[in-house]
Amino acid sequence: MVIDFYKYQGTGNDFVMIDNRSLFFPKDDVALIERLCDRRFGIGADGLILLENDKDTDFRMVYYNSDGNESSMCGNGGRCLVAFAKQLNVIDKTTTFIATDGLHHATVGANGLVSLQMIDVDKLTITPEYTFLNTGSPHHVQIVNDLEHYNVKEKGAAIRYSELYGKAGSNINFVSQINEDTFAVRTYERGVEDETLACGTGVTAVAIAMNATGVTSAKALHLNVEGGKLEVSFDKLGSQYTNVFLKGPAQFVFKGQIEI
Ligand SMILES: N[C@@H](CCC[C@H](N)C(=O)O)C(=O)O
Repeated sequence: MVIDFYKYQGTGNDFVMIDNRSLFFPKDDVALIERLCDRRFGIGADGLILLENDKDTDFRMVYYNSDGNESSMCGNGGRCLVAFAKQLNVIDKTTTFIATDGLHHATVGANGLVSLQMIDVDKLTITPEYTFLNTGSPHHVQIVNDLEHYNVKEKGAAIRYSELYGKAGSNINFVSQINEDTFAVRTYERGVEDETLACGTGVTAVAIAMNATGVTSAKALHLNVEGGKLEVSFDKLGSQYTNVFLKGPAQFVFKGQIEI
């Protein structure tokens, strides 16, 4: 069978997008999804996303990591899927869609930037060395020295596979402060098992963790990632973070057909 696919990227976090409103895609074929995401034997991507119909919202997001397994929320993937839904004329400039972690509202700006509302956060584990929180996906956040030369793959894998996170694992974010409201972030992603150029749920976790631990009092933060720049803003009420928004570019790269 030959299928149509679309390739998108958001700050270098890249995805294969498939319009699965007719439910033709073999969703349980882990090896197929892994092959489609393979950068040598397939199209190449950090993940694959299906756009499906949903009876209560504009569409449903189904997300797979590049290892072929369905996973939790992907912030950059969600932003790219909104741009894809607009390209398919499923939506115009605003949308509400459903993902594994619940409802998401999003807006496509005139500049092409996509702003995506993320889940509220009220549970953080704060230790002297790191902060752990779930922003739709699990994230370990740790400030390090010399981020530029940090071995993210090696150090990230060591924490991801440590006793701390057990079988489920976690995504691992290494952070360095640039000024009061700007941070540089490099992320090791679970399910890709490598550093990616950006992670949306990751920078969201970093922004909240930096505020919660008093590193910054800013509620609108700039996050510089390897593939570009993202913004995260939120309201804080006691220990609860609400109206959490992740904003940044979401760009169509190319489309094509592939035999599966
Ligand atoms: N790149 C993503 C995160 C994708 C999910 C993650 N790899 C996991 O399995 O937890 C993002 O932009 O949020």
